[in-house]
Amino acid sequence: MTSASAADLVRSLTTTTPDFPTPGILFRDLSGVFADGAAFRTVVAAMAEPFAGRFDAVAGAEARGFLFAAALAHSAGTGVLPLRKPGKLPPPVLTEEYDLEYGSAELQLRTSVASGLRVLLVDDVLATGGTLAAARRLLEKAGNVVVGATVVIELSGLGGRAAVEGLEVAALVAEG
Ligand SMILES: O=P(O)(O)OC[C@H]1O[C@H](OP(=O)(O)OP(=O)(O)O)[C@H](O)[C@@H]1O
Ligand SMILES: Nc1ncnc2[nH]cnc12
Repeated sequence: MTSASAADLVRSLTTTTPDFPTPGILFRDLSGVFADGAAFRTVVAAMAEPFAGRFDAVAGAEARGFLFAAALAHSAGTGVLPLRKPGKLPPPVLTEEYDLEYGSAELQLRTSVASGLRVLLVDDVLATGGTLAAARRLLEKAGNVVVGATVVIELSGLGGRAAVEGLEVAALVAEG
């Protein structure tokens, strides 16, 4: 018997909830992936695989991105750069504003810890691409090279790849 692929595990362990957090949004929740140790390990390994040997730091956006970014960094033996919502990091920080499917937000990076690195961006969901684009801007402003982005689910219909044009993006599952 062959073991389930990362994509199969994501499809079977992810829930889709209509009209959350606002009307018209089909919300994907990956709590089932996080809760299943074997599935979590398989998914994180599959996220890292396309970029193996090409990054020396991982960055994740608060909050869901932290879970995948920290796990991926730990298994790859790299550090992890937290991109935080405003007011959480002491100065000096860089700040980027962005829009997403259900509102607008800001991310901040502590500049003193990240410079001259080859950084892989990690997140659970790619929707409009606003989050990844802001993350890319932050890391590049701080003097890093962003080598790519790896996500679990891409909502292809929302055109997120266009927001990070020129960046290599890997997704385990693409949905309309
Ligand atoms: O491609 P985009 O349109 O930017 O959307 C994707 C982002 O939206 C979610 O985060 P959210 O801002 O909801 O925060 P959370 O992780 O704290 O739930 C998700 O974890 C991604 O980071
Ligand atoms: N539809 C969606 N489900 C889960 N996370 C999201 N982030 C942005 N859009 C999302």
